[in-house]
Amino acid sequence: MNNQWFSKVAVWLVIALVLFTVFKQFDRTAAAGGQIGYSDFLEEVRSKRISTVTLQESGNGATEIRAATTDGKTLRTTATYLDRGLVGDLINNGVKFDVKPREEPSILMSILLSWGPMLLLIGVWIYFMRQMQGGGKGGAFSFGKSKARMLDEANNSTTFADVAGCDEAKEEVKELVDFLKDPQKFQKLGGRIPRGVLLVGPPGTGKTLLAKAIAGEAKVPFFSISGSDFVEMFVGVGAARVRDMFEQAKKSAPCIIFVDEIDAVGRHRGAGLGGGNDEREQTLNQMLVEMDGFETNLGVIVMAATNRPDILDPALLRPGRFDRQVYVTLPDVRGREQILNVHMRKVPIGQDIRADILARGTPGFSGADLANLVNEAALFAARRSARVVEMADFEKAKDKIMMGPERKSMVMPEEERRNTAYHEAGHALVARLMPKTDPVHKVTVIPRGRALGVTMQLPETDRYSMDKERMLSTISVLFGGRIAEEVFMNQMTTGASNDFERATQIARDMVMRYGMTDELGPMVYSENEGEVFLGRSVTKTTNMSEETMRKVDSVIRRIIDEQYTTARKLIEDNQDKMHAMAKALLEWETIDAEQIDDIMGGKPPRPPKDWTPSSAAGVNGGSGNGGTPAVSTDGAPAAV
Ligand SMILES: Nc1ncnc2c1ncn2[C@@H]1O[C@H](COP(=O)(O)OP(=O)(O)OP(=O)(O)O)[C@@H](O)[C@H]1O
Ligand SMILES: [Zn+2]
Repeated sequence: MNNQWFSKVAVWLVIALVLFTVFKQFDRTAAAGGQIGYSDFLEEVRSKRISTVTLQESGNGATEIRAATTDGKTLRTTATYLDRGLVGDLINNGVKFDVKPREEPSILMSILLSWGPMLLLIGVWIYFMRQMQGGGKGGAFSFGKSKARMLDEANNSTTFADVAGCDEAKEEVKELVDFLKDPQKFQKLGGRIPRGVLLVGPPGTGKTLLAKAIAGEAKVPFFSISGSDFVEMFVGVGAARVRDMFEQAKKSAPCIIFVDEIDAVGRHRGAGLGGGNDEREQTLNQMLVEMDGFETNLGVIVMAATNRPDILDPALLRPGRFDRQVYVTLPDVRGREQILNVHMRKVPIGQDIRADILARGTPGFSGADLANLVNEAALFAARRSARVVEMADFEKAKDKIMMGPERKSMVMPEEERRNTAYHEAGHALVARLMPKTDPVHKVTVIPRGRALGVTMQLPETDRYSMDKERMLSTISVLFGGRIAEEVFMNQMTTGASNDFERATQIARDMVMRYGMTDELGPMVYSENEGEVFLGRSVTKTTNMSEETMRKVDSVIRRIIDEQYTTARKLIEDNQDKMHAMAKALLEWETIDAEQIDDIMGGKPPRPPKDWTPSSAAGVNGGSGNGGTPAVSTDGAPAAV
């Protein structure tokens, strides 16, 4: 049964029950006036003061008696047993009487009486569920109303100019604007319009923004809802919401319906642990029905966003539904520059700001990350009460976003600080000496996030894949930290556990996923483990023989041993540089690429640019090389 309907009925029944009880009570009190005892009544009969009597059998063999007196009053009484003498008395005294059959309570009444308390409970329960889900505005009656937020054309000022760095995607959706502006004309000219457009891309790349911009450009209303808003406790609520949303949208056509995170409802049916999820499936089915059900010339376009198109139910992607997919990818260098420019327009910016340099320094950043970068930089500027945001603010913001916020207040024992300094120096040195590694951008022993220290490496350009040599070098760099602790501090700490995890994972992937070893050859030994919770890959097993498994293990082991040995040799052969780097870190807390260059060249490192001996509070040596962030190699995660 439909839930919305059900809750309404429940509430009305409860009200009816209460009224009924009150009425009954009232009825009884009203009648109580003429109530007398049975023997008194017999007395009245025998004294001939009664003119008429009605007898009615009630439950338990008793008899209800109503009587009218000769002077026009009414009396009531009850004979608790069947008095065979009564009829004789009535006849002898000339009383007219009438016998009524027992009155059966009506079906409705008996249902009410037996189900009332339960309905009351259900009603109360539904009420509390509503309250808990927030949005109690509409009370118990707005269950199946869609939660879609509508942004009407007057309040939507987003245009394509706000969306930067995804020109291909913009190009692809431009015709939607022409269509929405005048659906009839567009169709007369022979344009074919998709019913549904699926925006696919990583989080924060501007999918929502793009959809909103289409509505803004076409000046049509924009309904947005998140897939997770459909997922409710009660079966049927999600489906009702879908129906309601489409109804609302049809009334405001032409318009755009935007469903964010459609994977929350659109996941492959029958997937998922713990059996089928009726609610989700019903919601999905309803969505399919609605999409099939409306005419394209109505002018409603359904857009949806996901970053997992692979888990969507194929039925959603069939013609007539989301039959067009638009990829919104992470921005490249030029895209990042444009996005930065869009967001920098909103804050006062210093003369020295170069968006192109910042863009080069932020590979892997999404549009949302970049918006956040500008925001954080503005906050840093505000904190120093500056009037404009400067490059140094952006550097700090970048470090904060990439490495986590500094935890300067964390007091580290000197011993641990030294250990961290050598650990990070180990990473940095190996990174500088191994082939095909990303340049070391910055090394710090200021605790950040969970890390006690961080060595940050930045790729020189955007990179889209890894090669074997690069992966081997990365493993060595990861081991550098622990090796330095062993060699110089003569101890092993828990700080390296994350390094080891990552190193092992890379080695395993090389062997099992990328077929990068001669021994095992170009073959994939592992299934994609990513989707365990979605249920699809749970049943898949790796069909590896015992023997193969052992071989895989030994090859992983060999790779790890070789890279460990390589890294250890580098560190042992460059002890002087290790000491110099650790010393610089202990003194300045953060060193940048230029200082590392000095150390690697055997020279004493230059002091940090903004270093004055008095500011020993560990000013973050803002690297002025216009740096470039991204892959930050570990940091020793705090010992747990
Ligand atoms: N291409 C872009 N141009 C300008 N700003 C962008 C861009 N991409 C993202 N942003 C900024 O990031 C914010 C978040 O982006 P948005 O919510 O559109 O991303 P999304 O792809 O929908 O993310 P999610 O998948 O997490 O919902 C936007 O409001 C905007 O400020
Ligand atoms: Zn480390």
